[in-house]
Amino acid sequence: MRSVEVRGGYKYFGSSSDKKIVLNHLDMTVNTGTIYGLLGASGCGKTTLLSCIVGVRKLNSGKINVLGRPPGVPGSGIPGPRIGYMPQEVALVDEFTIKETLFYFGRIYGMSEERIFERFKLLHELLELPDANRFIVNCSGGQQRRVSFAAAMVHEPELLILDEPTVGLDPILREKIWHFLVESTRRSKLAVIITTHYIEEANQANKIGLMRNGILLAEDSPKNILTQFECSNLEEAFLMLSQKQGKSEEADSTLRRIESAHAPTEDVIVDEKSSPDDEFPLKSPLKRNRSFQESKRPGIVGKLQLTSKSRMKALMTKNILQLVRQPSGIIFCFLFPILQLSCFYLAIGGNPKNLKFGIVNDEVEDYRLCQNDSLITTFAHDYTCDLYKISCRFLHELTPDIASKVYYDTKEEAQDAAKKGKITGYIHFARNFTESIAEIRDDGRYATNESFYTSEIQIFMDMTDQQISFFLERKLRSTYIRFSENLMADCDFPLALGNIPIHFYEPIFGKAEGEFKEFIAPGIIMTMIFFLATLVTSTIFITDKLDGVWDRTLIAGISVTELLVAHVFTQSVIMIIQCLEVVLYAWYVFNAENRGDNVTVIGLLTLLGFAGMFYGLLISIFCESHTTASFVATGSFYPMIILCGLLWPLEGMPTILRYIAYTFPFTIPSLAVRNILTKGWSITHSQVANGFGVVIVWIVVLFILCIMGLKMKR
Ligand SMILES: Nc1ncnc2c1ncn2[C@@H]1O[C@H](COP(=O)(O)OP(=O)(O)OP(=O)(O)O)[C@@H](O)[C@H]1O
Repeated sequence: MRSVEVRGGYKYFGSSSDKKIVLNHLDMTVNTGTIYGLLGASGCGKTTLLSCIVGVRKLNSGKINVLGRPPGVPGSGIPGPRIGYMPQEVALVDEFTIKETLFYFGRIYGMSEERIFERFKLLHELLELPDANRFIVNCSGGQQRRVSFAAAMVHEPELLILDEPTVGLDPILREKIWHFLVESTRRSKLAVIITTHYIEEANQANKIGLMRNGILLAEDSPKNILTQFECSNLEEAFLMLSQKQGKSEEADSTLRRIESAHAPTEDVIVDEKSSPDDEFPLKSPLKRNRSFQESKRPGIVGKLQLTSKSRMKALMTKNILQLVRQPSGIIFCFLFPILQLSCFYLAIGGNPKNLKFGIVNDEVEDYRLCQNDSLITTFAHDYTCDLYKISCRFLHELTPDIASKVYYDTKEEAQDAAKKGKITGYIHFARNFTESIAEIRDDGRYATNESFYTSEIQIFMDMTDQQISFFLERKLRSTYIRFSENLMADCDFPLALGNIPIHFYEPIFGKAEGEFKEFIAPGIIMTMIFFLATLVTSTIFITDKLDGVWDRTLIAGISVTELLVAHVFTQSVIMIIQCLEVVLYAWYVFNAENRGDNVTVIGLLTLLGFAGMFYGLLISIFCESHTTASFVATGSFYPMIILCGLLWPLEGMPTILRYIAYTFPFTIPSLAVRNILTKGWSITHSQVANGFGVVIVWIVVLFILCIMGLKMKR
């Protein structure tokens, strides 16, 4: 009986115009109850062949039959519990203990907890594994490989595929593993495919396949190969065969000739079409082959199982342990938002302090004269309300909380200091400032231009820092209003006489002194939630992909949909906690006002987190490393922040750019949250509903792109 059959296996990487052929019409037969040693130099295509056998890659043409059916046929158990796969890299979760590792795979394979424990004890002893509670990350390379081997064996598969299992193990343990494999295949129907660089250890295999440049040069028992080539050892035989095939370049040209002679015909092309609900091809020339012995294991054959409690338990446990056992994960997910929010509320929106403003007062000989109480508080007035050195009254109103005063004798000195950055600007009072004001007041109709000029409070400012100059401008105006009202009061004039006839009454929404913090807070919180979810998701998935855990989990029978669902569950819990924490923290600690409904705010933030999560997944599908992922995430972060209306009103942007910005995931939603918080609008208001609409559209689009990306990448 045959466990694995490959016929005309043809596989290339790259585009059809620029192919790198890795398997070139390869034939291979692995019998049930035997060990098959797959030997070949590095890069000859062994791992690619194995990945096609386990169903994670598809041949471009040719056919594969594993345990009676093509891998990937729904319900075939491949990928899944019928095979055990130990990849070349360790492919284990660092945050698991040894015991948890075996329980993780056992649960995925649908084993009962008792059975997993029994197998764990047996394999623990057989493979001389270290303490069950030792973390994988703390195991040596050799120990990790043994755990990896145990994980492939835990469920007693029908086919065991081992990609260089003995690398890094001492000779005694290597011998022990081979002995175990020989015994297991002798006593059961277990078939083993093993690749190794230690050619001589393959002597114990029932059959060996010598592979070079994507084809099998020979496939026979070690004894027959030695006899046929009249060699004393396999290494020599392999060398002879390789020389016979020719140098690598020659082999390549030979292969190309073989390739054209074997142009793929329709009956051997593996159907690439797959169901939208499943990651593996539905149609296949071998679809009707039912020779596979129905297994007793649940959810393998005959019945298509979407998921199970134990598989979900395995995945969720993995996700949670990966997060909580990494202090950086906890800090990033839960402390980082608090830290960021604290920085934001403490740093943004406060009045600038310790500013220095220059004073050039030509009305007085010595600036100290202005400190004379009689010039500030008492006002010698009579019926005509005579004014005297009133610049001192203005300077008295200019309190140190606005800016500390630095006195200069001349305008030139003050200008020079401002240019050197010592002061933010200066005020100049002309020598006859008070007299000019009195002249305009008493005889305005006949006042000269010169009088108007010298009656000004002249202000010269460094406008390079807009926030500081806005602040000073606002404060100087309010200082003037106080100054003028006091003056009018002392003269028994109506207070409003000194003011310009424009008055801002109680605002409809917001506060008279509009707080920048309240304007920007929704955008900051939303970008934070979105990008945290993006980074956490892309980091988890890319780490799993790089460590080989992603592929190994898929080979164990988990579908991408299950991986996604488990991640969505875990991430949802994290996001709801994050959103609650952010909203409550802002509310209780910083008294952030919410005139609307908290549930609506948290709902919108959580949905945005979902969008961020799918964005992170999309990044992880297309980026092969953390570096490229962070380039993409950071690269998209800045345009979104700049264009979302957080830094500058959308109304100030060119029309086309504004419409582009409206499509971004947090432009309209930020407006919606701002309107909930400051105006108390509910979801029934169209603007808030639009915010929800935009986020939902983003979630759907990103989800579809992720599914398409996952299918493309197979
Ligand atoms: N995803 C890929 N894209 C492009 N080329 C690939 C990809 N995966 C593998 N290859 C190439 O295919 C060839 C066969 O690789 P494979 O990993 O199957 O070799 P191998 O025989 O297992 O090597 P080793 O013993 O060193 O693991 C190599 O030249 C490799 O660079």
